[in-house]
Amino acid sequence: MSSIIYTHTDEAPLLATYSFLPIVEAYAAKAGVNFETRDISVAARILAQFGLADDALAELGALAKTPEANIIKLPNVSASIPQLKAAVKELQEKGFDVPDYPEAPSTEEEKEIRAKYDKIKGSAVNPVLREGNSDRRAPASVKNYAKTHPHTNKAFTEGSKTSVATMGAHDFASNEKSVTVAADDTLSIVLETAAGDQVVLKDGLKVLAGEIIDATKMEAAHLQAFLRNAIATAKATDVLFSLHLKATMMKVSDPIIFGHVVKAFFEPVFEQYGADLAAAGLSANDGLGSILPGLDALPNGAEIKAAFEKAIADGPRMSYVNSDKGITNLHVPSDVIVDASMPALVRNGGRLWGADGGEDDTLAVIPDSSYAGVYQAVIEDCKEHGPLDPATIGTVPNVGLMAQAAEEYGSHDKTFEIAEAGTVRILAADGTVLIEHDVEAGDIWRACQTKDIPVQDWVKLAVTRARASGMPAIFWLNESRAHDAEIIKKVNAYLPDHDTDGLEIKILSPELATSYSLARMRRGEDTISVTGNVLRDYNTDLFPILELGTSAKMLSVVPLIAGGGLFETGAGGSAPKHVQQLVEEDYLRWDSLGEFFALVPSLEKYAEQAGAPAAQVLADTLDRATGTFLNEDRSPGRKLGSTDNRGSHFYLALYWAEEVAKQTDDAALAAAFGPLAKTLRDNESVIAEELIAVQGKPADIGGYYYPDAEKTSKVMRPSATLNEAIDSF
Ligand SMILES: NC(=O)C1=CN([C@@H]2O[C@H](COP(=O)(O)OP(=O)(O)OC[C@H]3O[C@@H](n4cnc5c(N)ncnc54)[C@H](OP(=O)(O)O)[C@@H]3O)[C@@H](O)[C@H]2O)C=CC1
Ligand SMILES: O=C(O)CCC(=O)C(=O)O
Ligand SMILES: [Mg+2]
Repeated sequence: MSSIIYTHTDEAPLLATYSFLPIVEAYAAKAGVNFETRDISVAARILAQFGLADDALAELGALAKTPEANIIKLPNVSASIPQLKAAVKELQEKGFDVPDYPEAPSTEEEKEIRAKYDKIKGSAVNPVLREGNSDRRAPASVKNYAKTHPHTNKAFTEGSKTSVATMGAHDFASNEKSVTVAADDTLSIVLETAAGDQVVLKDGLKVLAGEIIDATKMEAAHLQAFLRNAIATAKATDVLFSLHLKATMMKVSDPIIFGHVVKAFFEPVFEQYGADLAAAGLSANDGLGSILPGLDALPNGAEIKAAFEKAIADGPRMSYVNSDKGITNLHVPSDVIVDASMPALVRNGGRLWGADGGEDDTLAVIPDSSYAGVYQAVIEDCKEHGPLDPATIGTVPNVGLMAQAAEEYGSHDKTFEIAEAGTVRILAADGTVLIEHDVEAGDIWRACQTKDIPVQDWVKLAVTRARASGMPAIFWLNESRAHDAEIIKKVNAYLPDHDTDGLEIKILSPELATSYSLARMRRGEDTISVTGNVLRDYNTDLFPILELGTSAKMLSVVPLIAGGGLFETGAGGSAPKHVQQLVEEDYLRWDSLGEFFALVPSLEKYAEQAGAPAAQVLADTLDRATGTFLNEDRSPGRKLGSTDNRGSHFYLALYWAEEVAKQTDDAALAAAFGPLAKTLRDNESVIAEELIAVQGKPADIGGYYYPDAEKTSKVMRPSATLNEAIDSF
């Protein structure tokens, strides 16, 4: 039997699911549409690795490779090590027999445990489920809503000192080498040390004919010199020092880079006490938020803490994630996620928040230069032409290459912090050297794979979207970057497979593509960005945040290569800040528009897969209900006392029931929904009041990573009247 699989994930989307899914399931049941849930939260994935729960992710990963797949995927935590450890601790406190995260595994058993945790760490869900490329755009209704209800993009002040600092040499972008393999092969990655030893870093690496392999390195000594210089520049020019990385998605390379920044910022502390910290298992890679509490257990902990405080006082002023709570930019690697943080900076006129909560210009440090230029180009554009006006600007949707762990998504098991100087080589099975780099100890070396079928599919998706929307499609590719040069050859080879007559299709470097798209945007013109995986991630926060104020309102579809559908919800993340607010004051400002949008194509797919016209009726009516929802302005407000996430679900339920009751394609469904629509409409003010009455006090959901289902359901379904209507439907 066909089913729609709705995923349970983490944080705010999980909370929203407790309120929204009962409504969806009740409506779907009436139309004979079958829903199932699977838990792919970080907690459930930990339990699964240790045999304490089913491995839902593996199951869905396999399903995604079949035409039957119909999966709704909400954002999930890509756990940094501090988050992973917190989740483990919570599960242990709840009585689950899961082992501690082994910091420095030495025994075989510890190594095995560590390997299991490495599978859960960082971006571990998306690369498994995303067996297709990405189509993310603002639906016309959302774009029109933003034009009539524009948020504010603040102006950069005259003489704004905000800028981006990036390496530009000796980094991943500049050291890249790339080849396309001619035939199926099995590769290995070997480090030849200066002493002539051959250390196998990886073997058995299967590649297919036509696959692009690339490799590169970030040179540690140059990274350190760059960071010292950036810290001095921020101090000298008296701007905030801020770091922007993606330590979650780039889960091996970026935590190491984060650690270098912590060590550079606190150089005197690490020089004097580095050995003490290392002996206590306190790693710079985990950030100040893990180091500082760990100091209490050290005999000289107070002294070390004072040294950290002195370094903060002596250094440039730091950007803060939460100044009220004293959380700096260097506290937690997963708190400074470049895709969300840089657009927030641009939206705020180039200013971030300092220790006192005041705003100031910043030196935005993005060490690798692969895509830093995109943000510099946006900043320059806004300085020159003023803020982008959401009431008039055009839109930049994205077609992103990501299928089959394309590009950096698949680099994690091929990224190494080099232990000893030498030469790293990628070797074909017959010993031919495909790529080689000389490396020093501490360099971060990584390789990526991009298979041919996903590239063909991506080119096709780009042409399809250009044709369907009438927008120009720009491939954001830099011909002077080794990997992009290989991709460009494929783009030029595969474009002629499609009818591109009358379409504007161009290839521009990311910086030029940014300026080109922004100039069009300012004229109210729309431009598709066709990008690789990392820019897919960056652009689908950057442009939505500037156009719509948030990436939550995006339609985010992954047409799976095998024919199934993965329907993602919005382009944003799991919004940890929102959970804090719920726990503190029983208010959830998560916007579920992304979920509403995902459900429409998922129901359409179900109608087609199961030959169930009633599912199509549900899809059509939901689509119209979402339109009403936007017109009536029912998205959650940001503040206590307004309609929050739960209230927004009530209004969607009301409009949806009314649409089903009204339609004439399926008389039985209309008759079934009529009484419900009336009950919800008659009780509108009672339900709205019940939902608002609970706000303002702390809420207990019995956990963070593994909240208690009963308690959470109680918190997320506080209206007895609404519950009665839905549960008795
Ligand atoms: N698809 C996925 O699975 C994704 C997962 N992630 C993961 O999410 C976590 C947090 O990432 P982070 O970079 O902080 O990004 P988030 O998108 O979670 O948070 C940034 C801000 O975006 C806004 N926002 C995002 N979605 C919504 C929504 N539906 N409703 C209202 N506001 C929204 C909020 O802004 P404001 O507070 O200003 O309203 C939020 O504080 C990480 O673990 C990350 O790896 C991140 C991106 C995608
Ligand atoms: O996979 C991840 O870690 C996050 C992905 C993400 O931010 C996105 O897809 O927009
Ligand atoms: Mg993203």
